[in-house]
Amino acid sequence: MTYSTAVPPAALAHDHVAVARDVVKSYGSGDNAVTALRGVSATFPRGRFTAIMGPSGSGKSTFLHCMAGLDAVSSGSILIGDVDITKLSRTALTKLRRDRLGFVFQSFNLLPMLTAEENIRLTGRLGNRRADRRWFDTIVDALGLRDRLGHRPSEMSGGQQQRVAVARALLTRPEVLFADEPTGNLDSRSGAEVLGFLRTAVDAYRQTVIMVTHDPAAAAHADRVLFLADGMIVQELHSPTIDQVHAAMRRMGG
Ligand SMILES: Nc1ncnc2c1ncn2[C@@H]1O[C@H](COP(=O)(O)OP(=O)(O)OP(=O)(O)O)[C@@H](O)[C@H]1O
Repeated sequence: MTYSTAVPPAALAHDHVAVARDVVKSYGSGDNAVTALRGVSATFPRGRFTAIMGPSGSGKSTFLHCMAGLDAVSSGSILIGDVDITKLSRTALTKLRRDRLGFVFQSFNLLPMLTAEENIRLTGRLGNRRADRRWFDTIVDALGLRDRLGHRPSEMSGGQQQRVAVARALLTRPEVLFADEPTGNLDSRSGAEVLGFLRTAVDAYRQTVIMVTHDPAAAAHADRVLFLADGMIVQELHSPTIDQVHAAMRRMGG
């Protein structure tokens, strides 16, 4: 059985901050071709937290990377707001990613020579925009980073480093925050802290979050979970519990 979330005919920029339409992604060609996504359609409402789950190799990271403009689709379209990013030049796509999207990865990707504060401000500076001091303070305090601002990554725990990465991603108030296994390198307590903050960002600041995870407990922080299997969305859960996510994963052999 294939499943796809209903995609409205128009972009619906007011309701959906991101839309995937019939996204196909193949790697390689000829006998070596691998089709990672086989016609994925999904809508991502503004101010909601969506988790993407599925067995290993089901296409989760490929889907996230295509949605975030980090990887090109083979066919189909991806809207961020009302812009079809599959039609943008490389330069325009880089600018859109910098100005409108935020990223958090499993490996924290902080610059080792810079302090936490310098790492957080990096995106704003690269974008040549003056980050709003009050927003910076709000994020730093909400993430409990105030007394870590002068520390370098090597002087911080993994959880603290990931909180710095989340702060950096949120500083430009991105339309969508993409998170690829953000708790994959963290112990469960630090992971829960990061997830709790992502949840707060959604509830308090109307942040839109799209997160790939293997962890049912992480997915249960989301408003809904999309399940991929063999490059297709096969199920969707709303207000998921950990048990429901476990059960869905068991059914698809993940
Ligand atoms: N750069 C690439 N070149 C060739 N094949 C790739 C590439 N990236 C991914 N694939 C293939 O595409 C399919 C989907 O991979 P993807 O990494 O998106 O899955 P995933 O669900 O994120 O897996 P995992 O949970 O193991 O990280 C797999 O068959 C994978 O081998």
